[in-house]
Amino acid sequence: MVKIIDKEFVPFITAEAIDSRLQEMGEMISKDFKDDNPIILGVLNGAFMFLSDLAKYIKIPAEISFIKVSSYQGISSTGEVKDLIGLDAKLQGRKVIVVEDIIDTGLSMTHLLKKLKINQPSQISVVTLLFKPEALKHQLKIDYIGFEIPNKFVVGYGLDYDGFGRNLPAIYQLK
Ligand SMILES: O=P(O)(O)OC[C@H]1O[C@H](OP(=O)(O)OP(=O)(O)O)[C@H](O)[C@@H]1O
Ligand SMILES: Nc1nc2[nH]cnc2c(=O)[nH]1
Repeated sequence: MVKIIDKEFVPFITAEAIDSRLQEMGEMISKDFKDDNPIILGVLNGAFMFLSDLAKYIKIPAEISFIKVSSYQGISSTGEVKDLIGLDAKLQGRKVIVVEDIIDTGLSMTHLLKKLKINQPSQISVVTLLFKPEALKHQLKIDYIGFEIPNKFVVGYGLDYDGFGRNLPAIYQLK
């Protein structure tokens, strides 16, 4: 068990299980994009650890860039997405792979996809480590999912509770 601020979390997905799933996802992405030079776009802050580990299993030439949005406060969504760092890569005519740590209500990804499409990429694919199907409120096509999980708040491996817990090497669920 780990305590972060005032809440207790129990082990949920081990570092070993994450690593072996990332290897599979990296192989799938490398195969699907073998003739392309995609731009991999990580969504900060949460995706920093997932993207850095996943990227090592992607064996094709790819650019890596980041964008930053935020919508969560404590353990729930504010219902509003804030753009905190914008896009520096040129997406026009390029294949873009958006990498998220989690898709919960789908609000952040829906907001992001709308923004990215303005830049006229030739294709956008969505990768997420975690997906909560029961929480989804915005219809989305997700191309690669690491783990489908129940609708419970999780931390670790990039995911935070009020800024803390991101450096845990495994994923924990609210007790
Ligand atoms: O599907 P949704 O309900 O929109 O939730 C998913 C979003 O929530 C988290 O970000 P958060 O706002 O916590 O910012 P962070 O990545 O900086 O932790 C996560 O990284 C996603 O971007
Ligand atoms: N840390 C964390 N951030 C989220 N953002 C959306 N859902 C979650 C969650 O379960 N945990």
